[in-house]
Amino acid sequence: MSKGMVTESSEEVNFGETLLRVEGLTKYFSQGSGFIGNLLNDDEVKAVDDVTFNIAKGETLGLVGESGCGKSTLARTVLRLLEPTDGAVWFKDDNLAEMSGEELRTMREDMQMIFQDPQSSLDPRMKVGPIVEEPMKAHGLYKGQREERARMLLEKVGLDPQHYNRYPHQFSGGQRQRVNLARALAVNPDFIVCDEPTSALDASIQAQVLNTMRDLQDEFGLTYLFISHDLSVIRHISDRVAVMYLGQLVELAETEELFENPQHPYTNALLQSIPVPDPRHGGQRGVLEGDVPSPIDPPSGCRFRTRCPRLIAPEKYDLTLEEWDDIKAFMRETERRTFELDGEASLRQEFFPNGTPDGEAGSLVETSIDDVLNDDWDAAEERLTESFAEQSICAQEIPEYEVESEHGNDIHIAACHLHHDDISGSANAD
Ligand SMILES: Nc1ncnc2c1ncn2[C@@H]1O[C@H](COP(=O)(O)OP(=O)(O)OP(=O)(O)O)[C@@H](O)[C@H]1O
Repeated sequence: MSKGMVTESSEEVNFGETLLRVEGLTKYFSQGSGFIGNLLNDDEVKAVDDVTFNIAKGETLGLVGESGCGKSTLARTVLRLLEPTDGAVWFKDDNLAEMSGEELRTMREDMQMIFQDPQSSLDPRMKVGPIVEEPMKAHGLYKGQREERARMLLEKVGLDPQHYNRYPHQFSGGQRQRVNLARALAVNPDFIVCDEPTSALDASIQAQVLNTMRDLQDEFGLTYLFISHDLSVIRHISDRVAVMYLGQLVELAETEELFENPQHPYTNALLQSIPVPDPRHGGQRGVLEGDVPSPIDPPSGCRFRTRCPRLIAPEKYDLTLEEWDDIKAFMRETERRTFELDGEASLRQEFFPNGTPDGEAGSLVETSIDDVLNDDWDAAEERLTESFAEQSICAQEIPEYEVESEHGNDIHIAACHLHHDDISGSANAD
């Protein structure tokens, strides 16, 4: 690829062709409690676990998820700023996971990253012109043309090229992020990972910076992986969206499809928890109940199952949906100790107003009620979890399904067993 021109805009971009393919990417952090701990691998943080997706040339893939779900680790591992534990990252035709030294350095020209905090990523002692020129120097590019190119880029990102000699502190937060954009563009990359680039900015400034990023994308033929915990930002900027939970992708679809036709209970919960400007219009909060489990020991099967309102009933008990809802509520609240015990009658009235189920499921519930009444919450929790939660398909198989899209033509993937053929037609699917 030619890097010779100062004012080059996009090269011929073949939109739709895959630029980046991430296959089974995995990153575990060792907590390192000595030799035995490492040997047993029993305290590794499973920050990213078996993640697969593509990004097409010229596309923006949004990556969204709660804090701590592994977004930044995924981004850094994609760029090989972190060593992957397993998996492959194909950029163009090369597997980054197998590259090293000079080969990797050259490849990095084409892959840049922008971070959340525009302040800390700019050296306060350097003027912004030289800051933008730094990557050109580091990669030995644009010799003799660097200042001209830096001024051109400052202008492209919406700054005054005359400000080449100013220091970062002389700019506002939004302007500093524009300097970062100019620096990321310095070596004419094809791919930019944007890690919460506008999260530290006021809403109005955020929108302006996002619009500039979109304009730059068109002009320079850029491909973005755009990370944010903010769904409205993700919706604004992305062509497709990947939703991440506890180290894994749970849903991936075109933006409109994901927002209008979400197919994973976690995505639904995220969408429902978006604060709405007018509280009279609802905007349920607290739909995401319970804590995120530890990434050291994530739940088997679907990782969201311990918080999922749609946890699927174990097949073996043949429960009605109402019976399963009662058991689920009792199991969850026993586990979280979220109800006050006020005698047997009130417990039954609260959780089983229509009585407990017949058969094996019923006797398991009855014994667990006795345990709670005898103040042995641990025994009740253990029995309910082992007999019900762990027997669900959600605990036993890792889900991955392609579902029908209602909007657009692209593939819609939802990692939820509600899309299993045997379940989608049953009471569980209602
Ligand atoms: N160097 C590290 N060593 C050990 N654990 C780590 C390390 N870096 C991240 N983690 C853990 O990996 C998990 C994923 O963290 P990560 O920062 O990737 O999440 P995130 O979704 O980007 O969160 P945020 O939005 O808050 O930045 C977390 O449990 C975090 O504590």
